[in-house]
Amino acid sequence: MIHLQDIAYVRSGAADLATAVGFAVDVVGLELVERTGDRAWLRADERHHCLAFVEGRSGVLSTGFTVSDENALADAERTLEAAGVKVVRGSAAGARERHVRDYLAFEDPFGNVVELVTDQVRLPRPLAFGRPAGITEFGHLCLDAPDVRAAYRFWSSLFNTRVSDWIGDRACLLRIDPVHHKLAVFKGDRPGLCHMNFQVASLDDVMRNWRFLEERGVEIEFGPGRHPQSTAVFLYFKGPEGLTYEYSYGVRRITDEQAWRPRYFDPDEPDAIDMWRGKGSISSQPQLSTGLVER
Ligand SMILES: CC(C)c1ccc(C(=O)O)c(O)c1O
Ligand SMILES: [Fe+2]
Repeated sequence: MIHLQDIAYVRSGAADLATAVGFAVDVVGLELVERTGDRAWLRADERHHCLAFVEGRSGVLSTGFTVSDENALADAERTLEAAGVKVVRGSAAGARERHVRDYLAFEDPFGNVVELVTDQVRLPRPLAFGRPAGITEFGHLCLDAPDVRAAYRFWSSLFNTRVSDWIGDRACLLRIDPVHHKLAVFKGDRPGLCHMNFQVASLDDVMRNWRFLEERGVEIEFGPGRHPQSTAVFLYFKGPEGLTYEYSYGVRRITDEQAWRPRYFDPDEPDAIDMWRGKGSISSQPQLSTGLVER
């Protein structure tokens, strides 16, 4: 069993790096940690970065999760290979670039590129947010898969993820710690990143951010609304490079592991995804097919 400790980052291709970075800082409110000619790293919390842009084609390159140490990484490699999953070990240069000690990469059954990392660098200095959006942390990431039940089987048989709730066969919300979900899988035609989530400090932050985005003509995809699963108040909006961001406030924590029973919500019910019965659709950023070649 591979024990995921936490989510680490999203790596995204950016055809227009300056615009992608400008939006992430000035609109989303992230801190720009480092910028080179063709790359940028942004953070929302103590993690060195939760979002990296690499100049090139638009699309998600990979998502990263932390494991505890080199033994856990070696175990993960063996477990994945025994399950018939091809694994590529990261190079020293790739690890430096990711600001981790070591890593490996693999594809889930649908072609989502996932990286397991050890020792993601922490930056203890105070955050210098791009704007006061109220961000407290990188909350979760959501992958696309054409078969959500098969994705669940993959994530729950090889990894320590536990399902918190289902939205029919359309979405599965998985936890790796008491937070209701850190990984979600959403039904989509092809692999990709459905969205990345940032927790904000208050309901007021969600609503102020909504006004801020509307005034600037940012495309709101869904919300403000309230998810019945995590009970969080949410807002999804579209950024450059096809990347969907979500702000949310008030995510449920599951503190009694033994007592929790996953619930099943019918996606055709009007309040299955939004208790306030809003309508919206979340569009994804397609997975760039790299053949597990480092970028
Ligand atoms: C619609 C998506 C997959 C979704 C559903 C529920 C929650 C939540 O309960 O917080 C999310 O964050 C989602 O992104
Ligand atoms: Fe979400």
